[in-house]
Parts: sequence; structure tokens; C-alpha cells
Amino acid sequence: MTELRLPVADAPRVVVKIGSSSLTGQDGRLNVAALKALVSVLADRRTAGQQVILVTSGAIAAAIAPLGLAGRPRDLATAQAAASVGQGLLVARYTEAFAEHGMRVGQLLLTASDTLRRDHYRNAQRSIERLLELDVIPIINENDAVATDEIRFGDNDRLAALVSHVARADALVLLTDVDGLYTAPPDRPGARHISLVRGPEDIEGIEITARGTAVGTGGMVTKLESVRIATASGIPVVLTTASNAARALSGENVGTYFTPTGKRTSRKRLWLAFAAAPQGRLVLDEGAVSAVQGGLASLLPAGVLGVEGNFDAGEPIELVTAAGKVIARGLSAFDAHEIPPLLGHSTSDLRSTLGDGFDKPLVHRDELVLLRRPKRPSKSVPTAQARS
Ligand SMILES: Nc1ncnc2c1ncn2[C@@H]1O[C@H](COP(=O)(O)OP(=O)(O)O)[C@@H](O)[C@H]1O
Ligand SMILES: N[C@@H](CCC(=O)OP(=O)(O)O)C(=O)O
Repeated sequence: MTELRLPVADAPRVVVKIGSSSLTGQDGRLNVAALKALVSVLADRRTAGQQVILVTSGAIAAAIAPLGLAGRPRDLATAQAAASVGQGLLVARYTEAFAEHGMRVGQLLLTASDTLRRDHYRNAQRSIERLLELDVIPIINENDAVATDEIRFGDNDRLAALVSHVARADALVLLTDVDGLYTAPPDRPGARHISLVRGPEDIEGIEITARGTAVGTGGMVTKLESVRIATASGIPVVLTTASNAARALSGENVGTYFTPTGKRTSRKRLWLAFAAAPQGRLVLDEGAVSAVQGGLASLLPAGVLGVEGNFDAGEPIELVTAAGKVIARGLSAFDAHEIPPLLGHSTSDLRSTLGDGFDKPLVHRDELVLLRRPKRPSKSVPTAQARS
């Protein structure tokens, strides 16, 4: 075990996500041996005192053979029907496999909004908490059978990160078919394994693809999105193969380790940063960009050059530099059409000319989330290492 990985080995509560690629064989059928091997590792962790939450893919893949489908369905209706058939089969297998270790499971099927809308979030949180108190292993998948294209993740990577936030987990382990992140898709000659990532700047310029395996969804793109969500909320992530699960959970130096980049953030800020669809933009001058990036300032009309889009007060918008780079997201305090007359004026001017109610920030700092932090001055540890 390495000291760096202690937060995973000692995590009181861990979320483990296993992808479709690790649970299905070449023939598209559920690989029951792989499922049982994972269950055995998780059961050992539970016996050792760690609380375990499993986010598992595999419902659609599990239905390919029984329904006689040629491959993974591409249209939403067939994918939903396949998920409905396969989910039952999948959970039945988990129920049997955990029962062999004397453990019970509970199924939760969530949609994206269940992890982000306030009332749904609290319900999911209460439900997971109670299952854990009852010593039940929560088994979670996306509710594919009812999730429509607009509100669906499609992959389980981002769902796992949001579940880690909902469940206040201490670590997230993503299990897939590659032993971590590489500088390019691993089948590419010269691709090098990366063992440690301390922030987005450590992986700038690496090449990743959204195309996963034949049965997986999202490839490395959604895994890095998941990492971004979890680490920004203070949760360390290990990305490795399913066969390394036991070693990853006990803190051994396998796969890629992503250290936290921030502290646990509120549900509202999480939604703003990762899920909300921005309805417009404010273009900031250089002074406003530095003030906002400093992390403590609200956005005042004096530092805004322009407004784009047609949004209402309270809706999410992007804050961008004059060159169009998005630096933050926030909730607008004004309707878009109210903003142009305010631009360039100080709040005291606005109070004297337009009256109370117009002297407030366009975006209050409590409703603002930075998306890019200024670069760290230096790196002391090389992170991309040649594969041995
Ligand atoms: N830079 C990269 N490093 C590692 N894997 C990558 C990279 N770019 C693309 N990939 C691909 O991502 C795939 C895993 O994604 P996916 O098939 O969606 O898995 P899962 O079903 O486990 O979610 C790997 O098989 C790998 O080929
Ligand atoms: N919810 C889907 C999972 C979608 C999927 O394949 O996700 P992933 O394994 O993260 O690429 C299922 O159970 O089939």
C-alpha cells in the first residue's frame, strides 16, 4: 500500500463503478464469473468494515443474447426495452452472488435529475443512507427504461461521481477494461500509462476518445468527466481494471490515482458546474476576469462588456473572457434584457440613477462556480510514466 492511496484504503465509505466492458464477454452475454469475482472483493471489503456502494452497468449488455439482438441497440426504445429485460437478470445475479457471502443487496435505479434536483437528491440520499444502516449493499444503475435522451447520462461514469456526492462517499473506484489512463488510446503505439493525476493541468494535451468498447459507452471522455466531478468535490478516484479491484481498494499502486482538487461542494454548486445547461453568457473585461478567478468576488456590472442569449433571472449562464473562454458559471440575478443599460456602471451610479434593486451584482459570488483555476506555478513530481 502507498501512503498517497491511504484515503482509498481507509475510506469509511466507497463507491465502486463497474463498466459494461468488464461484465460482458465477447458474445455480449453477462460474464457471471467476472460478476462473482467482483462481488467476492466487495464482500471482503464489507467484512473488513468498509461501506460499499456499487454502481453497475451491464443491463443492456445482459439482454443482448436473451433478446437475440445483433449488438448493442442504438435506438432509444430498444435500449430501454433491453435495459428493462437485462436489469432484472443483472440484479438477480448480484443477489445470488452476495447471498453466497451472507449479504443482502438493494436496487436503486436513478436518472440524472435524481442526483441533481433538490427533492430527488434528498430522497436518493435518505434511501442510500438507510440501506447502509440496514447493512445492505446498494446496487445502482441508471433508470434506462424511463430516462429520455434529454435527461439521461447514457454512461454510468458520471452517475457514479454524482452518487459519490449524494452518498458522501470518501473514495470512488472506476473499474473498466484498461488499467488506467494513458497518454493516448492504449492500443496506440507509444501510449504511456499515467499513474498519478493531481489536477487537469497534469493531463493537458493527452488524447482520449469518446468511443468505448463495443459494449461500453462514453470511453475515456465520460470517465474523465466523472473524475472531474468527484475530485472537485473532494473525492479521490482510482481508475483501473476490474481484475485489480482488490488491490485498488486496499490502496495498492495500480491504475491511475486522481487526487482531490477541491472540497465537498453544495448540491447547488455541483449542479451549476456539471449539469445545468447555460442559457446565455456575460462577457467580462480583464479586471472582472481576475476578480472572479480570485474566488471571492461577485460579478458587478462595471466589469461586463456584453450579454448574449435570452435568459431569465435565476437561470444558469456562463461567464466568459473577451476571447470567449468560459471561466465560470453562475445564476443570473437579472433577466437578459435588463442587463445592457447596467453595463459599465458602478453600483453606486446605478443606485442613484435607477434606484434600489439595480445596485446588486449581476451574479452573486455564492451563486458562481469557477470552471478553470489559474495554473499551478510548478510541478515537482513527474506524472506520466513509461509503462513497465
Ligand atoms: N487515453 C486513454 N487512456 C485509456 N483508455 C482510453 C483512452 N482513450 C480512449 N480509451 C478507451 O476507453 C475505453 C473504456 O471505455 P468504455 O468502453 O466506455 O468502458 P466501460 O464500459 O468500462 O465504461 C478503453 O477500452 C480504451 O480503449
Ligand atoms: N445503464 C447502462 C449502462 C450504460 C453503459 O454501458 O455505461 P458504461 O459501462 O459506463 O460505458 C446499462 O446498464 O446497460
